[in-house]
Amino acid sequence: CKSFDTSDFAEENSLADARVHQPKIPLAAVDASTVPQLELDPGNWWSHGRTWSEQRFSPLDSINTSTVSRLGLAWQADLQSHRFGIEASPIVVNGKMYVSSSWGRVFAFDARTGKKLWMYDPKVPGAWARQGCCKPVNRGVAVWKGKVFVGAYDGRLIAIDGTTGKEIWSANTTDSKPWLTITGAPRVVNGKVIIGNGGGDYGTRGFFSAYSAESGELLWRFYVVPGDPANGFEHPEMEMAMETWNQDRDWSVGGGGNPWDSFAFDPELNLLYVGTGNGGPFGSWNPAGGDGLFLSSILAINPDNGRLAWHYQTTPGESWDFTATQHMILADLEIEGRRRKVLMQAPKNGFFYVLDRETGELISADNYAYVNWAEGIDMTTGRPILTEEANFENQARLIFPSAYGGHNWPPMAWSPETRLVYIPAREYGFVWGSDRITWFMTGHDVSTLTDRDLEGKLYGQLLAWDPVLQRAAWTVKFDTLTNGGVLATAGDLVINGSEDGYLRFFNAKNGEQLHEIFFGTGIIAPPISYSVGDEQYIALGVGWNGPKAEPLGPDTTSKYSNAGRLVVLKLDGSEVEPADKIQLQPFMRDDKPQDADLIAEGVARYQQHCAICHGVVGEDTVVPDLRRMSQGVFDAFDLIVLQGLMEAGGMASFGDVLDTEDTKAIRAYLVDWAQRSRKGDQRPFPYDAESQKKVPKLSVPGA
Ligand SMILES: O=C(O)c1cc(C(=O)O)c2c(n1)C(=O)C(=O)c1cc(C(=O)O)[nH]c1-2
Ligand SMILES: [Ca+2]
Repeated sequence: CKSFDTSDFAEENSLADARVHQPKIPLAAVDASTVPQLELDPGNWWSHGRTWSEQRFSPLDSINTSTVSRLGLAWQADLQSHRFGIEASPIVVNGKMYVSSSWGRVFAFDARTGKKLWMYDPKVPGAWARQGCCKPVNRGVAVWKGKVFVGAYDGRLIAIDGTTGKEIWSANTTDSKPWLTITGAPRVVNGKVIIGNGGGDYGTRGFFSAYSAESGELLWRFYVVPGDPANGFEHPEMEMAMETWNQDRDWSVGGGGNPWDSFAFDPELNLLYVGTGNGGPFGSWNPAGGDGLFLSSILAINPDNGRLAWHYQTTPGESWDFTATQHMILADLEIEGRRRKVLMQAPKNGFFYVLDRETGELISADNYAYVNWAEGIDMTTGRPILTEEANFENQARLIFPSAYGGHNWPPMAWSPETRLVYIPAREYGFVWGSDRITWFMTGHDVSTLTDRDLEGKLYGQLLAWDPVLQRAAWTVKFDTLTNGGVLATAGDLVINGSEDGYLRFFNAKNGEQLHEIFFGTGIIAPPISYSVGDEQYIALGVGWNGPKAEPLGPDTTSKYSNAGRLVVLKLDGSEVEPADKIQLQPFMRDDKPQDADLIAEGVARYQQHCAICHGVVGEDTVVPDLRRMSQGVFDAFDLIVLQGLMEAGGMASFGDVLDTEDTKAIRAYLVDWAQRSRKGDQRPFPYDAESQKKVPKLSVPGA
């Protein structure tokens, strides 16, 4: 690592001294004037990525490469979430922790003892579970002047009293429009709560908004994509964006762009950075009919008035679910002899971008994952150079990276000491196309579509990326496809959980694995670190957001309970007990052969409406595997599916899109699938050409 000069370290060392003696800031005093002290105090993790720069680096070092093997349990707490994953980053200020779980439930704990201080439930109606792609998860809360802010899944932004846990105000950010949901964590910038939404995959129109932290009043809103030009433009940036859209498109369908996860803030430049989402609806070829600003872009916004300072579009004409909502890290790098204030992102599309965060200038871009949709990035235009293989308009294509991304939302981390970015990445392809049952078929039977060999291009990895040299310093390959968010620490540790239920500790310098702890339950959330007194803690949510549409994958999710919980570790703590083992119910025992046409119809209906939660390939799911239905559930199938009998738990009624003919077909398919599974063929549907031909063409759920 020769790419930075040592004066960086001199500065950082004097910072390290300053850190130790910071006065404690209580939650009530968290505001713009105390943020510098909050960030210097290594005991805090006051904002989503610890600081506004979202580096996810803890300056604490008593848990380090030599002591890590002594880690044990400090305390753990139930987060009341079994069906849906835990994705939140806890916030810790002055020895108190605030963390969210599914639907937007919030818990406050004494960070040393684990004593529960309060719990807030936004009581989102269970039927809302149907209104999003990826289940009612929540990535965390934000704090400001004694309040805790959370985005509930149904679109409400809620301010909670940090002392009592009582609601102070609530703002309906989406007017309860269908298919708009909140999964991301808010950020608070200069007294304004910033919140986005998800829904682009269903063809909503994405936007983000700023609310007064004090009163909940809407201060400004920025639409990511234009609406019907007949209705005028809400703000000047929409007029500019319109030039990149086909004006004759169907404006009743929003174009996506939903900013469902990442923000960062530079207080010196007074710029808020926003990562925007893909073009919608999912699976449509170039829904914008042009570059489609501001799809899959990084936006720099003046938070005082919501006006755009600059933008960089990672994926013009976005068609592959290549969101740029992935985590953005702000840091200073020495590049070609100049100290640059940069923003770094590894969006789904497989390229690692280094931008000048003052101006938006593209400094460098190189692929961190295998990519076949673009040859590279043209450094004069900043645009990707598309390949023939990218175009699935008239023909199905196997495209790398997949819609899950070379890297998805689980956040990466930056260590100012090793000068490396640690990315929870994966190698994976996805079949896109208009003439096939595609979107659930990921990784299955792709050999019939293309001769490209998937072998060797399917794995998850932890990638230590040198952003100056734009190349990997080291990589660790996993047997599994999906690993969780990452934490880097001054103890020279990089910490990363995985879907196989292990939390692993690596040497930040070389990737050597130093230690691992087994939780039984799959991990997707990022760990954080904080201290109370002299004791350093590592905290993380465990809870798998299954199912996985993947051919790989451990059987952890089918063997252990998916009990969503917060786990806190410390040196010389007690032994970590894995989650309880569970017993899988047997496959349905009905032996009657089912009608082939009915099965084919059932395949289409199941994949269209059920698979997204109940599983594409069966076995792997933490939402009930329907091949294993009890007779009671089978008999009540129509009551559940068409009338919402189990709505409270998140199984909404589908009575508006399915009828009794459909449920008959779905049941026939499930019975057939259970029969085949019992005989050892677990594949989601018969792969012979005759059976496949019968399956009706699918459309995107909800669209
Ligand atoms: O287009 C969208 O609006 C949107 C929203 C979300 C979300 O809100 O969770 C995800 C995605 N897209 C998406 O593409 C994706 O891969 C994804 C994964 C997850 C998750 O929580 O695991 N959410 C989302
Ligand atoms: Ca998406």
